[in-house]
Amino acid sequence: MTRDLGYIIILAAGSGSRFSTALSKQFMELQGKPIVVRTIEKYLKHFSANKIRVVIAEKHRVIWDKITDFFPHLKPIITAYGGSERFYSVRNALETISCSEKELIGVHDAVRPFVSDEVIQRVYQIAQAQGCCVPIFNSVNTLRLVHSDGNETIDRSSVKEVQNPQVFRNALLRNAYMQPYEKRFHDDATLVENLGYKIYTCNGNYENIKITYPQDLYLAEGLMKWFENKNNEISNIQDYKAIHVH
Ligand SMILES: C[C@](O)(CO)[C@H](O)COP(=O)(O)O
Repeated sequence: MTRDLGYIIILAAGSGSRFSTALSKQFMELQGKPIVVRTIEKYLKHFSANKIRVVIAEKHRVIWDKITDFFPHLKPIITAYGGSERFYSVRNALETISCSEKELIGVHDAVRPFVSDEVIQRVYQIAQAQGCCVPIFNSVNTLRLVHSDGNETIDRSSVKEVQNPQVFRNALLRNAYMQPYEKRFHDDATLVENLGYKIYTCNGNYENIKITYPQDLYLAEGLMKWFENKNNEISNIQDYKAIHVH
């Protein structure tokens, strides 16, 4: 494992109003493993367990305890309880972290299990230099701005989709979360920007989707297969080289 890049808060307290299943989407399985576990395991490659916080809903305590019985390597991870909005969940998690002002803290939705190792490293590296960083990705769709009296096409190259992790210096993130809650605060960058700070960005990865609707589970299963094939291709090339290239 590489040295800790900082801290990471993984938000797994959502009730999934857009998913409409009895079991919240972050606990549903992807090839036999809960989505939240897959997301945490991405971070365990870069962080020790004591630098990871997982925010769960209080009513999901039993589910979480069952998960950690099944995956004991997650037991050392400290949990915080979620609030009524994402904003309050992050705030609660920040209360469980005590570190220097300059230390980096990232925030990641549990339902984004496909973030790449490169993106995690890149975002933390840029945040180390600039104070914050957020991964973004080009839209593949043409975009239209809708207003009260009509709508118009906008230049899609100037509009980006925002992904996770969103990483900030501890002091900056804490200041941002001292602000009173506003409904338009959908992510951490919006809060930091509201304080007047510039948000630094870098390229995210296309597969880093947010599993939001039931159909996304099928997309996620497909992506798992895509990764398997990709890895098989790489090991086939390595086997080929080992045999044929001298
Ligand atoms: C943080 C986020 O994933 C960036 O795209 C997004 O804003 C989260 O939105 P949600 O409505 O809380 O799922």
